[in-house]
Amino acid sequence: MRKKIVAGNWKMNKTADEGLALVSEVVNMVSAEVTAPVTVVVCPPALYLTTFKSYLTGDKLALGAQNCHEKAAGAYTGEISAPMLKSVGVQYVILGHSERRQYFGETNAQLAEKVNIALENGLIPIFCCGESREMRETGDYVGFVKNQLTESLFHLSAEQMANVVIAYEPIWAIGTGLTASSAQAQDMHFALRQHLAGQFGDEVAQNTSILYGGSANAQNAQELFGQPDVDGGLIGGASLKSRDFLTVVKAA
Ligand SMILES: O=C[C@H](O)COP(=O)(O)O
Repeated sequence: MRKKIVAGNWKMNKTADEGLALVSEVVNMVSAEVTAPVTVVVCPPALYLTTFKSYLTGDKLALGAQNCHEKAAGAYTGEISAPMLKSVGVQYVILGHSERRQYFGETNAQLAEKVNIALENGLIPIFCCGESREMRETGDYVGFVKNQLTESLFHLSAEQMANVVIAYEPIWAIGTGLTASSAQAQDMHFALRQHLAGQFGDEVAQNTSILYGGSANAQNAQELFGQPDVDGGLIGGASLKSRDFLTVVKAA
């Protein structure tokens, strides 16, 4: 059975004190109140990864980074590599978030390299994909998102793909309060799973966790996560409040 995962992407939020308070609350609440088999991944700003590692222990709680460089080491001022993340106990890494594609010009080809280096270093990529509002309204948005997978993931072996998590995040729903309906999410997740099956076979496709992201919150998570091909969420805003995040986690 594929894994249920709820990952909190804090983005560029929380000072050190605020972050420690939040991660402590999340750990305490998840440990005390979550009995279902769901993995909770906390993805704080990179600065806090080392400190947070000691909080995120046990099989329910994991540590994730928000990005990594495509090279293992070198003269890349300000960047952080996959081996560095691995060396401080990071387990997951978000790759290809639309904000990185938009503000830092990340391309599908570059993301293919990031996926490679993450996998080589034993990190689980949470590979983000999703269409803009314009694409949804006027274009072949399903084809566009499938192509993001094709160009960044289809060079992998089935064995490698078995260690990748996908996050479908329609850009028009991120931070806007406009959530995809559960039917819209299910349709895209189903299409992506079929696409994976065509390349990697049914077994890999059926075992790949496909998360939904985009204004998922305490109110709508249950309906979204109730869809057969939605295996949890990549949560932004609602991951910054422990009680809201817990409600989302429980919905998975
Ligand atoms: O990585 C998380 C997504 O960008 C969703 O963000 P949001 O929940 O604030 O819309």
